Amino acid sequence: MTTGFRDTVLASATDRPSFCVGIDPSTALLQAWGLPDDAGGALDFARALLAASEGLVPVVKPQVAYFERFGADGFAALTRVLAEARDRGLKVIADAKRGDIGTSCEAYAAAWFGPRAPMRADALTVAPYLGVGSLVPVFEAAAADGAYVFVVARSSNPEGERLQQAGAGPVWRDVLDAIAEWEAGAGTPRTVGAVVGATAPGDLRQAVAALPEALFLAPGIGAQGASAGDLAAEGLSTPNILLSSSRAIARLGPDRGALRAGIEEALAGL
Ligand SMILES: O=c1ccn([C@@H]2O[C@H](COP(=O)(O)O)[C@@H](O)[C@H]2O)c(=O)[nH]1
Repeated sequence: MTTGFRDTVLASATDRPSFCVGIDPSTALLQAWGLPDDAGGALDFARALLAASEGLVPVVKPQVAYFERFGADGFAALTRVLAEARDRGLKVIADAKRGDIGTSCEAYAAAWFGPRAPMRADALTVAPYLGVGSLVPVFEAAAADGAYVFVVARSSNPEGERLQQAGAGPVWRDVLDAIAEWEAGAGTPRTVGAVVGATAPGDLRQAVAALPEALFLAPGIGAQGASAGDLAAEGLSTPNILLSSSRAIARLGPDRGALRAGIEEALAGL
C-alpha cells in the first residue's frame, strides 16, 4: 500500500517546514525557457521540474490554471504530469481552487480523487465561499483515497485580506473552525487542512495552533516576498507547514543542475 499524502509530507522533514515545488507554466516562463506557449511547452516545462524535484522534495504543485488555458490539450498534458510525477515517487497537489454546491462538488471529487479519476491527484486545493460544508463530498472522496484537501483560509495575496479578515471571527478563522468540526466528526479524520499564505506568518502561527493535526499549504515564498526567515521568526519550524515556491525556482531553469541547486538552496534555508 502506498503512503498517504499527509504521512508522506510529515515524514519529509523533522525540525523544519516541508517544501514543495510549484509548476506554473506561464507565458513568461515558457518564453524564458525557450519553449512554445502551448500544451506541449507546458508539458516539457513540467517534466523538467519533475526531474529536478525527484529525490529532493516530497511534493510538487502544478497550478491547474496554466494547463486549463490550453483546453483539452492542456488537461491531457496535466494528466501526463500527474502520472509521471507518480512514477518519480512525487506526490502532487492539484492547485485548482475548486468549490461549488455539494452536488457539483461530488463531480469535482470524481475528477480528482479515486482509482477511476481521470486526473487522480494526491491533494487538491478548494475554495470555501459556498460554505465549508458544501465541500464535504470532496473531503469524503479524499479520505477514501488516502488523499488530502487544502481549503483556502487566508490566502497569500493582499486582495484576499478584505474578505478573509472580515467579521469578528474573522472569516478565515471561521473556515478553520469548520475544518476542525469536520475532522472531529469524520470517520476518517486527518484529511483536511488549509491554505494560509507564508506572507502572513502571524496568522499562520495562529492557524497551526488552532489545528495542530492539520497540514498547511503556505505559498508566497520567493516571488511574493515571503522568506523562510519570516517563518522562523514566528517559531514555525514543523513539517506540517508545507511551503511552496513556483516562480523563484522556475526562473533558474531550464538547466536541470541549476534547478536542483535552487531547490537545494531553498531547502538549506529552511
Ligand atoms: O494563497 C494562495 C494560494 C495559492 N497560490 C498559488 O501558489 C503559486 C504561487 O506562485 P509563486 O510563483 O511561488 O508566487 C501560484 O500557483 C498561486 O496561484 C498562491 O500564490 N497563494
